[in-house]
Amino acid sequence: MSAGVVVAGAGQAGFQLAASLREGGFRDPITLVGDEAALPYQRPPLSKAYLAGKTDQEGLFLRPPGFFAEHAVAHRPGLRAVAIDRDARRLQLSDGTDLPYDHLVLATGARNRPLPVPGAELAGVRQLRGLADADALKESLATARAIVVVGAGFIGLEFAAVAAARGLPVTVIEAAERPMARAVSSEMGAFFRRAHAAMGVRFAFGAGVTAIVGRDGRAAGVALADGRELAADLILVGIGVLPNRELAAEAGLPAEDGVRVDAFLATPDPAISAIGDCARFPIPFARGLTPDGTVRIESVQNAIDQGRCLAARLTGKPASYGALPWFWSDQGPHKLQIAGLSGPGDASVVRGTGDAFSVFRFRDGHLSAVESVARAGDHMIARRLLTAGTPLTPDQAADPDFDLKGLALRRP
Ligand SMILES: NC(=O)c1ccc[n+]([C@@H]2O[C@H](COP(=O)([O-])OP(=O)(O)OC[C@H]3O[C@@H](n4cnc5c(N)ncnc54)[C@H](O)[C@@H]3O)[C@@H](O)[C@H]2O)c1
Repeated sequence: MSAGVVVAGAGQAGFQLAASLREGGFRDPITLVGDEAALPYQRPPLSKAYLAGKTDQEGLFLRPPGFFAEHAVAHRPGLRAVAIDRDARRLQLSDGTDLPYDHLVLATGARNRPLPVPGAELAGVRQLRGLADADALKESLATARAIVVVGAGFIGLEFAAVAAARGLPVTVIEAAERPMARAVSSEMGAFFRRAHAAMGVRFAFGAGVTAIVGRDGRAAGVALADGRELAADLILVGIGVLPNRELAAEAGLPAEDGVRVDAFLATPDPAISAIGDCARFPIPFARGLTPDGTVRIESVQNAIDQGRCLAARLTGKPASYGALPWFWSDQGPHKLQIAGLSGPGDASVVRGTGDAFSVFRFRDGHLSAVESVARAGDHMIARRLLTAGTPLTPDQAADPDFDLKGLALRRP
């Protein structure tokens, strides 16, 4: 009997691959190995609706429990993949057993970057990635009196908005000079800085944390490099993630900053592929962004589209991966939508004003990304323009009378 497909990692990407394989008529066994206890679930609500108590655990599940038996997907929760025997095509698991595979999919995701300062292990210091983290954070939030958030990225700002909405004092410490510097323009960063200030959030930019100060075994404050100490009984650290690349690297696969795959999401071992947050892959949208045109993308869209793309290859319909990257973030009353991939050097053109505007980004004269707030129409237009590669000049983007929609709907 065929050993089928074994998926290491039961997050959004791993789950999507399994679901899409069955949709594509794949008949061999599928085993989904995940180190978390819960059924595969959505992560985006963890820092938003789930934390705010607006949805429960069941509301997060990607499919109801019956799905797995019905579609003959063996979900093995609470197990880690610990080593790959590539010669024997077997995946070793944390309970001492192993699984044979015809094809192994690495969908191992990423983990939070730890804050490398004394006191980071104290009670009251939290991170947020999985359901267990969210439950612990929710519990801390219920009794918190003063909050410090380290990192003004997506996690930090989404959490700061939820905490501020409860009337709690929140200060965000950020190493860079502006929020979300990795992901958005300085114009969009400035908008969100003002928006959070209006919600009552305080900021310290260009700031370094030197220690978490403890009292009676619990976090009581944060010491900054400039000598200040901020009192806090809840400290959320959201300083980015590290790809879970070790399983691949220890098996001799290239995996410096993410598991290296080609345009078909294949590693150099034809029996092993990688998808989702852990994968580093080439994509035309990254041209001019990174030296070799490869990226790792930490987003739901990427996890889903890569799961689908690989499932198509494994069911006999190979295609290179080229889905347009897009993202969103809910921060208080504001929804940020991003289409495309921009870098810090990309030029910016603002369209719209006040609380409803988009920033069109250009790299080497070509549209690279569009960031929108309260301009859902711009976002959808941007997706079409970027997907089709329709030329747009910075002057056209800047002209409020220019018919962007007409351009996007025009047939090539
Ligand atoms: N809406 C969304 O798309 C969304 C929401 C939540 C989380 N996520 C994902 O979750 C992951 C984690 O999010 P994140 O917010 O931790 O990462 P991030 O990369 O978005 O932001 C990390 C921030 O921390 C800052 N930083 C790094 N080291 C620091 C230090 N020592 N002191 C102070 N600041 C420091 C960085 O400059 C950056 O602004 C990412 O993959 C993110 O894309 C996405």
